[in-house]
Amino acid sequence: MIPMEMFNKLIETLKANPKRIVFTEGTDARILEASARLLTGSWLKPVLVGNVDEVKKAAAEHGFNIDGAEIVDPETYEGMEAMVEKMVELRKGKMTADECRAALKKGNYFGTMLVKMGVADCLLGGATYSTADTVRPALQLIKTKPGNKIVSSCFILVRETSTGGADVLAMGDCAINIKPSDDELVEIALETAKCAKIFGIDPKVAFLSYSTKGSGKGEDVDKMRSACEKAKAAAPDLAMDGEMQFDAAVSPTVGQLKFPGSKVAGYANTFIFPDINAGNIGYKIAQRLGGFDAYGPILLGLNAPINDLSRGCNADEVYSMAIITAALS
Ligand SMILES: CC(C)(COP(=O)(O)OP(=O)(O)OC[C@H]1O[C@@H](n2cnc3c(N)ncnc32)[C@H](O)[C@@H]1OP(=O)(O)O)[C@@H](O)C(=O)NCCC(=O)NCCS
Ligand SMILES: CC(=O)OP(=O)(O)O
Repeated sequence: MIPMEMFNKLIETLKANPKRIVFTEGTDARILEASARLLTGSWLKPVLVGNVDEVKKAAAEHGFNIDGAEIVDPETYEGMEAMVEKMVELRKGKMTADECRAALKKGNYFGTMLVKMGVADCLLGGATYSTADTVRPALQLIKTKPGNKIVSSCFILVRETSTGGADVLAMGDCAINIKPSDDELVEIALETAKCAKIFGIDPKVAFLSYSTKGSGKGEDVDKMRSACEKAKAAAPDLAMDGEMQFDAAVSPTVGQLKFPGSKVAGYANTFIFPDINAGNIGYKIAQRLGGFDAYGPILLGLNAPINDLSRGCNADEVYSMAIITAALS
């Protein structure tokens, strides 16, 4: 669990400024359970995408009370023609009106346009849609924030310690950019560090590799070293080092042996992976074998608060990610 104190702060933010969140998979049991929990408060209103009867039937079957949730069905949505028109404009000749109308029948495109058109404040999807299908509408219609070149992502990993505290780590990019360049890794590192700070981490950023300080050779080693150098030049106040192996990043003894003098080696809490293979496998190992709860992928650099879930998520993660998504908007 995210430390209660941190979580309560996010909820207080929402109490001061209530929001509406779109769930693109309105009939999913985990979405309905999280929605029922949210509806016990009045600071984050679920907007469930789906056929009204089917959503209500699914909620009743699972025993979740979703009274007070809004249910919107793309098939009967009154504002559909205005939405099609806006989407055609946004796609700038890349999709016809018929293609937009067909896409908008699906929860992922429809939900994204509800946010774009200001009907809702934020969106959470991906309980059944793959990451690619959740994120593609946002990349096409929402685009990057001014100043960002790419959308990337990070996970926040939380594990309770034996003394009742919490180990909180950040990992990027485990979900979006398949083979980032060194320049893209700089953006991923700086955005991941920024997100880490929001979750109370004082970031010590390790650029991960199979090599520490030139112990191994290869283009991916060069890429991580170059990314680290460029990131240090772009943000000299941020503690960053690399390239380094994972043991050098987290074990003070190995860190001193392999990377003497580094302030990051041995104490890293923010991990930048060379590509999505390493990142996606890495975060799932921490989650499934390391006892960490994983919150994310939190999208970074996107011009609206839209987030993805892992299809392996549970209702508690949906609830937490909904609050994170809305509070950071
Ligand atoms: C994110 C992803 C779906 C984009 O792939 P895609 O849809 O084939 O991308 P395309 O190259 O066709 O680009 C689609 C649009 O998104 C934009 N885009 C693609 N990647 C982007 C990025 N990282 N940041 C910002 N914009 C991006 C493109 O510019 C393009 O915009 P346009 O249509 O207005 O020109 C793809 O990179 C992917 O599959 N990533 C891995 C997802 C995954 O499987 N994760 C593992 C589980 S979490
Ligand atoms: C983030 C992620 O790995 O998503 P999924 O498990 O849905 O592929």
